[in-house]
Amino acid sequence: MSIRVFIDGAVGTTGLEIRERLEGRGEIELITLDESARKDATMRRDALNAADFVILCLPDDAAIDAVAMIENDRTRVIDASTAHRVAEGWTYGFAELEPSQTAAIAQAPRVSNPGCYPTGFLALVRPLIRAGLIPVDHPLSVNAVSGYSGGGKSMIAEFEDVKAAGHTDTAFRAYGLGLAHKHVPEMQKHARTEHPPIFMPAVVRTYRGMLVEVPLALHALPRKPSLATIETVLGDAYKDSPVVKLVPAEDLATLSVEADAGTDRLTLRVFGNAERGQARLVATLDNLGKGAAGAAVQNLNIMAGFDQTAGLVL
Ligand SMILES: NC(=O)C1=CN([C@@H]2O[C@H](COP(=O)(O)OP(=O)(O)OC[C@H]3O[C@@H](n4cnc5c(N)ncnc54)[C@H](OP(=O)(O)O)[C@@H]3O)[C@@H](O)[C@H]2O)C=CC1
Ligand SMILES: CC(=O)N[C@@H](CCC(=O)OP(=O)(O)O)C(=O)O
Repeated sequence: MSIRVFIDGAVGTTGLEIRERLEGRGEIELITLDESARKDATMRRDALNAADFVILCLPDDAAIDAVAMIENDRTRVIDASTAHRVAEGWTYGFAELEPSQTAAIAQAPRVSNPGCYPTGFLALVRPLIRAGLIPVDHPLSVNAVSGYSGGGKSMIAEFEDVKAAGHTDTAFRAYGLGLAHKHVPEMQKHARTEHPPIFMPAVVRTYRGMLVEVPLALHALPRKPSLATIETVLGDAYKDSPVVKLVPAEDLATLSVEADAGTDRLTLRVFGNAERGQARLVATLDNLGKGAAGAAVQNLNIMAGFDQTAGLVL
């Protein structure tokens, strides 16, 4: 059985990556609009309604408009933007997040693709919260660095084009300093915590890749879990996943932001100091892989009933 897929925003940073992963798959027929038509409302409306599956790779406002243009009950949507990640009526497209999530995605008419940073954060903390090791009212914090493609075409230009508005030579730029980053509501909702985490993002001078970490004072948690317990719970949560892996942290003295760049993997490690009762949970992924395009393709596979890893780089 073949499905018709329209990527709205197909020449943007995320759209191009999704196209690369779908091209050449016999079970998928891509609906494409040429350069003169790709922003034409009538042509987009026709394409949106002709498709079985639409993947929105647009700014938030344009994604909301695109959903409103769909006038039939058949077209199913995966939205890569931030617009619908905490919205009613949308299924959160993080297959590994809960035991029932893959089944929910498989049936869903509207799926919101997770944000890149929440993907790392949620993968690290949600199983520990579910197991009762981190209480729902615990004050969590999350540090993260991203490659600059995380900011799409305009940030790529800032880092690469000396003539671009806002051009920068910096190697590392902290941001989100007002603690109101757009990903925080999504992190809180899907971690199911009472308080938003303190989120400290930064962008670095590498094109793609992401390192997200959550520090935990284990001695301050009510059940005082050991590092080994944390590792066991995370390992169990993802033991059957072809995409999310817990790997041993021992003997690794350094870890780079590019560790999973160019792949659709999400790798978790539990570093720490057992004597001090301190843990440093670290997730590496590609902001354009499991952080965007890889997750969208995985969701499409699940929704269409294909092997969930088809087209992924693992
Ligand atoms: N980059 C990343 O790592 C991630 C991005 N995302 C999300 O994915 C979405 C796309 O991001 P990204 O690919 O980085 O952004 P880009 O800016 O690289 O691409 C966005 C694309 O959408 C096109 N576009 C804008 N408005 C319209 C419109 N009204 N109709 C049709 N096309 C339009 C743009 O056209 P033009 O080329 O003319 O500007 C551009 O090609 C965003 O919501 C982003 O937040 C999610 C996870 C990770
Ligand atoms: C480096 C950088 O600027 N990153 C972006 C997030 C990228 C991303 O993936 O955001 P969405 O998933 O919500 O689209 C930012 O912090 O706004």
